[in-house]
Amino acid sequence: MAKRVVTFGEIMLRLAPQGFLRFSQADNFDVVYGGGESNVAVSLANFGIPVDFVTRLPKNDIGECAMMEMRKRGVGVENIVWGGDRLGIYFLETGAVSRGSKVVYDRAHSAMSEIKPGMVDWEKVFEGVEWFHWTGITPAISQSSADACLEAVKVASRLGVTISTDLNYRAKLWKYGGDREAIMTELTSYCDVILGNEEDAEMHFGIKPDGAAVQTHGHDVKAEAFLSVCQQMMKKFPRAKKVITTLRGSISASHNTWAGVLYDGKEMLQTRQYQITDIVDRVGGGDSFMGGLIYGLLTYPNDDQRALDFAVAASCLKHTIKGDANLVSVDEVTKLMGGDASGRVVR
Ligand SMILES: O=C(O)C(=O)C[C@H](O)[C@H](O)CO
Repeated sequence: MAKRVVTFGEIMLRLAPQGFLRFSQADNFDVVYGGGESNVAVSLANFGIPVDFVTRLPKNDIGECAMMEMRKRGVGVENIVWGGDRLGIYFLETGAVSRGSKVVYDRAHSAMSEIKPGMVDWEKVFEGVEWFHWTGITPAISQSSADACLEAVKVASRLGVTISTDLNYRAKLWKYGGDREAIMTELTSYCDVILGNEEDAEMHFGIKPDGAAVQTHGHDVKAEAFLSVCQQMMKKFPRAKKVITTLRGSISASHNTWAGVLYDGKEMLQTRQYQITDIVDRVGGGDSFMGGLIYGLLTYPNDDQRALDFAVAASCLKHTIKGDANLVSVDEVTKLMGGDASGRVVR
């Protein structure tokens, strides 16, 4: 039977001034839908993995549009719960050259931020499901959505579902006064697979690279520094079997280096480093990595290196695509992994 995945979080309307206009110059916005966990669901659907997205949407035309966007991408929407007043919005100003992008959230009192434990029938949702994915964004939006997320991981854990998280620290969220470290520690303790970078580890758990581990040994310094973060994470979260990060070097708004590392408690796997120039849209880069990683770990269960290589290549392609979600196929990712980055016309 095909391996089924569930992701849980908030999908938002994304409103962005056209091209590289500043907010103050815009007299109209490009409209797409996005959110960390819905982006992962779309990636997986494109890779042919059966996937459901669970969220709470307002029963109005805009909520319906968000649902239809997921349905159009082949994501299951049957377990979405309906209620509340509004769909969250985020405004995105796309940076250029040395000017970074900016996000302004407008999501207070969204339907998803008012979700509560008991609103989703998690026993039913997890029937026949192999993998559950949540991110650090969901517990950041309200205490009740943090509680709903905890309810979900507890049921998933009891039913033997593999659980992953992207720690996704968002400095502009966590406004409701919840104890971030306590909440994230409890939720992450249920996870088998943890994706996060050094900022996530420090901001959520106070974990910093250990100076002694920052030896180069001929490797990339960032990867070495991350090893000590992984070791501390695994000590704190004994259930975790893999800790992963992307190694992103932001050279300018349109030029990144991009690679990934995966630590399994014994070995640190590393990918090649890609140069991504002429970035079309970098939002959702981490989500596309996560989608590729879940696909890879499900498809190549005995080959973590291949899973990691797939994740990095998938997220490189995301940077060429406008919008939050990674609209690429397994064939396209495999072609890039095989070294074909020519961008030639296929006729
Ligand atoms: O920042 C958030 O909360 C979002 O979910 C918006 C984007 O989709 C997300 O940041 C991409 O990872």
